[in-house]
This record gives sequence, C-alpha cells and structure tokens, in this order.
Amino acid sequence: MTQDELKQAVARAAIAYVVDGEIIGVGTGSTANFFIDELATIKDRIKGTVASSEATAARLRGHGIAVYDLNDVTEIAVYIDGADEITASGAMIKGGGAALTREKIVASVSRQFVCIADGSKLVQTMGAFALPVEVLPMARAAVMRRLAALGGQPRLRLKPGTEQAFITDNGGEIIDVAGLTISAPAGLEQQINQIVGVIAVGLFAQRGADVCLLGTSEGVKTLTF
Ligand SMILES: O=C[C@H](O)[C@H](O)[C@H](O)COP(=O)(O)O
Repeated sequence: MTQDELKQAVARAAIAYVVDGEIIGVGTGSTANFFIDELATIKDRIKGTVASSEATAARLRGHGIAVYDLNDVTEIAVYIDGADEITASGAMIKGGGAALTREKIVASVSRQFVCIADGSKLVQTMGAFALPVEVLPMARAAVMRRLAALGGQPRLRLKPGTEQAFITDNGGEIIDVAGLTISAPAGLEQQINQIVGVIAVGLFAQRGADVCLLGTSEGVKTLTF
C-alpha cells in the first residue's frame, strides 16, 4: 500500500469516532485532508466543525460543511488530526504544516483526541522530525538562542523557494529545532512553553492523543492511551 492509501484508510476508520449531532474538531495536513473528504460523505449527521487552520476551514466549506468560530462553541466531541511523530504513549510532534497553535487550542477543548497516522509516524523516541515552535517575530532571535541552549539546532522556517520567513495563520513565525532527542516530552513541552516569545510548541505530550489509528500494511491498528 502507498503512504497515501494508508492515510486514506485511517481517515476512513476515523469516521467511527465522529459523534452524531455534535461539533467535530478538524486538524490540518495531508492526512486530515483525507479525513475531511470522508467527513463530507456523512456531513448531514454532524452539527458542524471547528477548524485548526484557514486551509482546513476552506476545504471544509468547499464540501459544504459548517465551520464554527471556536468562541461560539462550548464543547467539541472529538478532535481528529494527523501527527509528524507519535510515541507508544500517545505523545506527538505536530506542526509540520505550521498549524500547531490552533491545533493545540482546538484539541484542548475537545473531549477526545484521535490521531490518524500512517505507520511511519510511530517512533520510539521523538526528535528525528525537527520540532516546530511558533514564535512572535520580534522574539525570533532570542527564542532561537534559548532553544540552542536546550541542545537543539534551531532554524527559521522559510516560505518555500524564498529567503523570507514563513508566516502562520496567526502572524507568527516557525522555528524548526533539529537534533533533539526527546526522552521526556511533557517536561520539554513545559520548558519551551515558558520561554517568553513562544506562542506554542509542537509537542503534544501534556495533552496527547487518546487514540491513534495507525495505518499499516496489515490494516488499521488502534492504539489507546
Ligand atoms: O501542522 C500540521 C499538523 O500538525 C499535521 O497534523 C502534521 O504536520 C502531519 O501532517 P501530515 O498528515 O501531512 O503528515
């Protein structure tokens, strides 16, 4: 099976976690896009969605699915999203698609977090994927020095094909930190959160996934944490 077929399989399996009549939180990225396309086939069963990025909101609306502002919603039944890396305890690195801050916010008000990922995302120790950190542009250099002091190699994410900083939906910039071996994800998440100028770190450990639907050549495996 190709990686896309594995992503499609987990996206389809995630439909079983959608709660009828409720609001669903929707993630960002290629796996989440497959999920949005599946959700479109049962859109009449849900009340609507909250999106974790402008790109996701546009894709949802393109399918005629209602997208609510989070400020108008008190509870989200389930949040469904991909990951860049996930451990056997449900901690994740996210933000390869630069949506980490809104993803974290939507996940934080959701009753359940269902991660959908192809098998290549399951790792023993996180860090091979450079850790994304969203920062306020004026704090970029100061935060990069602090991240380097933690042992990483921080690099400013650029707009593809340019020398200009990539700008997120929130007006922030992304620093990708390579070279970390993340053996205590919750502690590192807390430590990076405390650096002044950081908007959010792409470590989802304090609030990790509750379930991971993992796409493998033997079928979709369900990991619960
Ligand atoms: O910001 C992006 C998100 O955290 C994605 O969930 C993550 O990058 C995984 O994306 P994909 O499903 O494209 O591998």
